[in-house]
Amino acid sequence: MNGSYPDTTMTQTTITLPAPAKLNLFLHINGRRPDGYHELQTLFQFLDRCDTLQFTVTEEDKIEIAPAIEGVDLQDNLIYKAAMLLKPHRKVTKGIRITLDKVLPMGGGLGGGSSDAATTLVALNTLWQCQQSTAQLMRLGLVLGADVPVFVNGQAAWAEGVGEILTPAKPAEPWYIVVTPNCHVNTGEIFSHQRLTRDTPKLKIAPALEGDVKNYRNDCENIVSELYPEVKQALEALNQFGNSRLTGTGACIFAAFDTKEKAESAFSKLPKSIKGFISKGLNSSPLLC
Ligand SMILES: C[C@@](CO)(OP(=O)(O)O)[C@H](O)COP(=O)(O)OP(=O)(O)OC[C@H]1O[C@@H](n2ccc(N)nc2=O)[C@H](O)[C@@H]1O
Ligand SMILES: Nc1ncnc2c1ncn2[C@@H]1O[C@H](COP(=O)(O)OP(=O)(O)O)[C@@H](O)[C@H]1O
Repeated sequence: MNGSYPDTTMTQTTITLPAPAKLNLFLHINGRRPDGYHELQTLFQFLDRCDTLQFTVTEEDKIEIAPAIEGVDLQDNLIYKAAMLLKPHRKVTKGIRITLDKVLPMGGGLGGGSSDAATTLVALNTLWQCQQSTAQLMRLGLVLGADVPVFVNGQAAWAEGVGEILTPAKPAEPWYIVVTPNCHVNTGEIFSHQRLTRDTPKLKIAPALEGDVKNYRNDCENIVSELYPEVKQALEALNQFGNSRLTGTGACIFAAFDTKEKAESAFSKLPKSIKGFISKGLNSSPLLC
């Protein structure tokens, strides 16, 4: 099937699905709402780097997740939260066993937790026969985090509001070096920082979709590199080879290259202390097949 979720039959009891990373190709903060959340404009694109989740329907009415994520209680695991959100919509009284192969760094601005949650919503919608539309799953997902709807929808998107008003976009699909500094950035800490730039004028959609993303920036970058020296160092190192930028609230940074070979060549010249990976930008999520 092209452009839709995997076709699973009623008799199928196990499915394995990817949960891709995302990049914010730019991130502008336009203001703060009375509830404290920030109005932003951003361009989301997926990467071919993914966590993998295997879902097996069980007779026992229980949600099991293995392995546990270090430092995250089961009740706080976004996979568990997604399953609990969908449970009232089940048409079958079955449980689920979920096996997680975690590849994406946590708190890195790559949206791994949100993506795991979105993949869980999509998988359980089928396996538990919840009959929710994509729009309904996106609305449910927003309760879990501002980034979940874009992962459920599976298309690169220009996002506004708090990140939930989505317009499909087709930016170029280059190869990226993604550097993964060894630190977790707390999204709430960055958004509540006194000196965060919150007054970037709103862009009209058209220039942002058609223009070169190099013309735009990430408004969190200065504060994050001030608070996290590892991020500053990584930005400086990668800037020698391309225009490096923070994704989301960090800590990961990225730079785009025309070809895989150019990305690999630049990556090999980075100091050995700089860790990361090379990945392809995708406008269609690997969750869609
Ligand atoms: C800003 C982005 C861009 O992708 O950063 P990353 O998390 O990916 O780095 C995301 O939208 C983040 O989404 P997510 O990580 O799901 O954040 P949430 O759980 O919804 O919010 C965490 C906290 O960040 C603040 N927050 C988040 C989003 C937003 N538009 N305004 C905010 O002020 C709020 O204080 C909130 O309590
Ligand atoms: N399944 C999950 N995978 C990753 N993080 C999770 C998960 N469930 C809960 N979390 C929590 O969500 C936080 C943000 O995770 P993540 O989405 O990876 O980062 P970011 O929002 O910076 O892209 C983590 O630091 C962790 O405490």
